[in-house]
Amino acid sequence: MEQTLLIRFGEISLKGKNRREFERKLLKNLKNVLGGIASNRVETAYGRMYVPIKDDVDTVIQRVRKVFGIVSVSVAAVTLQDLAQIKQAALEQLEGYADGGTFKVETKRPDKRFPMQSPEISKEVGAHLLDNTTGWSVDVHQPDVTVMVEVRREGVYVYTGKIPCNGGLPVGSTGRGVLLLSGGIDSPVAGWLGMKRGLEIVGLHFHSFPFTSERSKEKVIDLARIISAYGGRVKLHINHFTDIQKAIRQNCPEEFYVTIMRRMMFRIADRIAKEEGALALVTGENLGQVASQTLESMGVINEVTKIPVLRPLVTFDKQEIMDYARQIDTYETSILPYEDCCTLFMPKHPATRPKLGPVQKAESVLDIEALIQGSLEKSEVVIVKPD
Ligand SMILES: Nc1ncnc2c1ncn2[C@@H]1O[C@H](COP(=O)(O)OP(=O)(O)OP(=O)(O)O)[C@@H](O)[C@H]1O
Repeated sequence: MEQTLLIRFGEISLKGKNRREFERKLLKNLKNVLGGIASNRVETAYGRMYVPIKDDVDTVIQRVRKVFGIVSVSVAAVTLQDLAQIKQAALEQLEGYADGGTFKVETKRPDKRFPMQSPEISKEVGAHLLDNTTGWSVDVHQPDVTVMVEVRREGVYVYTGKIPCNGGLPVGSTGRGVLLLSGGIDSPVAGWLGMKRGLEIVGLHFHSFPFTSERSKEKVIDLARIISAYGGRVKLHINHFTDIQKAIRQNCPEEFYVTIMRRMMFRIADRIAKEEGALALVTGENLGQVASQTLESMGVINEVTKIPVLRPLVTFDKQEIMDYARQIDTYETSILPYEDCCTLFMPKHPATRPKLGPVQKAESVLDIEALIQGSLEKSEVVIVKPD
């Protein structure tokens, strides 16, 4: 019997134009994540989406269930609006369970053209199941298995069980943000949380070759690939940050290395945001976690840009962030021991509560514009897609 992956989506509050936009983005993202599976297409009908299943059901489920905007999925048998076919489909569903137990049949009939009413359909199908199986009995209150029958205009769907998904909004439906993506644990999680609320992420990584290795760059590309599975694809800018770090080290007081370095990062992120039409920056910063993440530091660093800076992790405990990282599969990659440009340039005694005036004075010896231009000219862009 023909099978399809039935996709439920949508935040309840979405209506009219917003809903259409939501669906358009979701469809695009689904097509992107299923791109590698040639046999699959995505169909839409009456507020649902379907992916007809050939022989790769597990791969399709694994890919689809990650995509933001989807609430749950079910593997359903598809039949015509014909009671005999519905009964047969329900029987096959129940036979999929090795042992017997209790069941109930629940019917929804959005398509009122079908001549029987929902309770009548459930009763007929239930009787058919009892007559043709052994070891099964009916329990309408707490059944082991609920056989769902949905009579819809586009077909009848018969299934047992829902696989919960990530919910959220489809990536791209709330705009674009530049994610400052280090190789650490936090920023991929911050990016994922931004994507969950519909942000299309443009990644920006600051790379200091040869101080940081090619492998540290590969690690960041891998992280971008992992999070791209939640929404389609991620464009990643790899900024050549070496000369900027050298200039800071040669010309600025050690206590301000980190503050000035971060101000340079934000200036570059601001440029890339404008170039990419992004309306926010996203970082993995977390209040009080390290010296550069005090409120004073954040204020001085933030001063170089007018673009809103989203810090989805600002109030999280480290343990909560690590739990998320494990859940979204970035943890194992994040802990690979390839050095990051920030750790390499970490002074012994960084200023934890910097003041704007002294920092501006300290960085005034730099030719900021030339350094930014130089780093942008040597940068590269990689388009990262899910595996
Ligand atoms: N090399 C880098 N490239 C891009 N962004 C960076 C880089 N280093 C730091 N950032 C940004 O600054 C934030 C704070 O970095 P920091 O190293 O202080 O903290 P962290 O808690 O170790 O963060 P992470 O775990 O994300 O590396 C990061 O979450 C990230 O958004």
